[in-house]
Amino acid sequence: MSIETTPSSTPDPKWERITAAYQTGPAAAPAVTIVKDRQPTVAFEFEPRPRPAWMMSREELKQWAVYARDNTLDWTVYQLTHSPYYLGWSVRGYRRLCLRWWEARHDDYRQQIATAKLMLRQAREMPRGEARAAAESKARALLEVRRAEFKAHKKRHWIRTGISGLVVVGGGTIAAAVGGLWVQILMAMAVVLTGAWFGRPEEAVVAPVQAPTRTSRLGEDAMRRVLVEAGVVPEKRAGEIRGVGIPHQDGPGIAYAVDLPSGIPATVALGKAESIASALGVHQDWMDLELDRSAGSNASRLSIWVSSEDPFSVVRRSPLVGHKGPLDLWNDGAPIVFGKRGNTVSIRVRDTMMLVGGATRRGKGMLIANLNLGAAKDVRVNLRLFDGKASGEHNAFGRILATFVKKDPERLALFLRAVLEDLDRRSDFLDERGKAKLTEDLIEEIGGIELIEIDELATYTARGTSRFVDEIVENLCQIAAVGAGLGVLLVCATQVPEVDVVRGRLRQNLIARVAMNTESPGASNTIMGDGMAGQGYDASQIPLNQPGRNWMSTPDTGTIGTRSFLVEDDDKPPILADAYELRKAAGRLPGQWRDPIEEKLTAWTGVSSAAGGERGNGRIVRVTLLERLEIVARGTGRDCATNAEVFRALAATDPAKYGQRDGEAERAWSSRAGKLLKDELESLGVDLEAKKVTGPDGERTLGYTLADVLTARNARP
Ligand SMILES: Nc1ncnc2c1ncn2[C@@H]1O[C@H](COP(=O)(O)OP(=O)(O)OP(=O)(O)O)[C@@H](O)[C@H]1O
Repeated sequence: MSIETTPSSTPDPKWERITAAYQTGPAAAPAVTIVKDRQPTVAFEFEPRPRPAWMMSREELKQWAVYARDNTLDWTVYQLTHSPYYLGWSVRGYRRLCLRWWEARHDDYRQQIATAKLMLRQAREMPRGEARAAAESKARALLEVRRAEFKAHKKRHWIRTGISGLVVVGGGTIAAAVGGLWVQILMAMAVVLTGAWFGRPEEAVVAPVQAPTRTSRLGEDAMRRVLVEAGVVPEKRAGEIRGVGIPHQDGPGIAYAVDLPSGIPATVALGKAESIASALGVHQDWMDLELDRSAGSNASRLSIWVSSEDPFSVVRRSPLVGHKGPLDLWNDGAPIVFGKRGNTVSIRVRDTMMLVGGATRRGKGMLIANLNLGAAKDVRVNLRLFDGKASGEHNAFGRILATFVKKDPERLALFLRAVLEDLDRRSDFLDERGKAKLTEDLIEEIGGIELIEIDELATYTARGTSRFVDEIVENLCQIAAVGAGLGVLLVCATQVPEVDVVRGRLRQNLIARVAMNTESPGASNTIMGDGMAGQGYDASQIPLNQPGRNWMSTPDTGTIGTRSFLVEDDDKPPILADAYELRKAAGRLPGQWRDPIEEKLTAWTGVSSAAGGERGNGRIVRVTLLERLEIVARGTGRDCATNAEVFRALAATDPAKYGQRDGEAERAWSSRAGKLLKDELESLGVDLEAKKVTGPDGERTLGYTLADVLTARNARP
């Protein structure tokens, strides 16, 4: 296609005529127009616009007005007939407001004062000396500060209460006195409604109706067939099976209940779960059979739940993501896993000792992270973590951990020694109060609940890994045996579920078990207990593509299939920041309270492992022999230490070498330890001689002065 254009040099008479008028002015040329003859305007005819669907006709409008009037009347009658409820709510509302006022008055000052008092009591229990005086005066000062703060807070609270009370009562009285009857009625209604608003029920008053479902494969007829095929009910009695209620949606599956014929208990069906699953055409994991324990139930009522897909194929986020505020792990537990029906299963930190096992990368760390996030939010829990893998996965928790140590069997051995000593203190504490075991009201006074976690037990308990193995195993067994009643709990995780790592005596006392996927049914049994794989609880059958899925057995839940919640690395910081603030406000961060266990560790080793040590990552820097001598000499408060004091300190850190042996007399031990110390100093090339120093009772005896120790330290390259 081509377009013809007029060459620019060719004159165009029409254009020339138009431009001539502008070149010479309007007077020089006649007026021109490009439209020759103006056409008359065409008048378009529109179709009448249809009325939009939202616009009501007169009739509809009238009908709507009638409905609105009737509905308003119904609503008013309903509200009037229910006003006794609202009065009840109102009373409850004002009671709640009073309680809130009372709580705001105390805030958490009472707890802080209790902690300061505890510090004072603990300081008084220390041996006499400067350290005790310092600790006592620090605790007393803290107590006074807390009391003064509480007093000031109460004063502020009273002032606020007074001002708001004056405004409300004064304003109300003036309005009631000046206004007429209507004002008084409106005010009375406002008073009742305000109370009713704060006293409204917390849960839906009416339970949601069970929604029937058309996709249900369950029903009375289906259940008759299934129970006969599975051999639970003889064919001739199938007609006696009765459905209870209707099949309804419950989480990702459908639930139904049936009454078995008389004389056949529901437990018979529980024993034939596999055959029932097969008759229903689903995997056993997709089905849940239970004895119906609801009100009005009986021993023959079987509750059945079936899903049309694997309920653990979904990944669920932890409910702690986005959660604000404290948790109560003693009563409610920490939400760490979900069950088949998508229900949250919480683990109470009360008297549970737990063993978590499974092959590598199967989700043990994730389960522990869930537990730790929950525990972080209960300020009464002292979380102590020994990470045998020495990975960075627990670093985010560092600043709230009362103890955090990576891959250090010697420190774990010392730590367990300190815990055993603390168990004695705890049991004396309960003895004095005539209690057999720890109760909730005594948690704060006793110093909190100890939650000790050992992630990768094999690092510490497998034979030949360190010279501390036997001691660690023995002490773990003792803690597992007696700790629960004293508020000292153990959680041990292992990739190697072998008897060599989890000794029988230890396993017996770790009563809660969680088995992630294992390599063999034998390994599964090492965690869950002998014969459990044969009963269907075989962790080696857990699909590999479902990390975090496990068999869990606790006294609260029985043995159930669960999967841990997912917490991504980015989810942790906000939860931990919230936990940090909660602990800070309650004075329960590492360093804010007197921790008898860390205190002992620091005295024995010279370094603290609270909040992961100096670097906060669980790598605890070791202290040399001279540094240890310096710590002992400073610790006496006399700038020197007697031989007996030095040997005792060394025996605490290295009992195998410096400890007093069974049957060894004091004098023999002292001379052996003295020789060992001399040899060790010589082998290090340190020039340090024992000389006469002042003992704790003012006597002159052999020992080391702080000045000599410092000179020897400084002389070293
Ligand atoms: N409940 C879960 N939902 C989804 N993914 C999970 C779940 N649990 C664990 N995972 C994923 O599985 C992988 C392994 O998890 P984790 O590190 O907890 O295993 P582990 O058993 O502690 O491993 P290791 O023994 O090597 O320490 C991670 O990538 C994690 O994201």
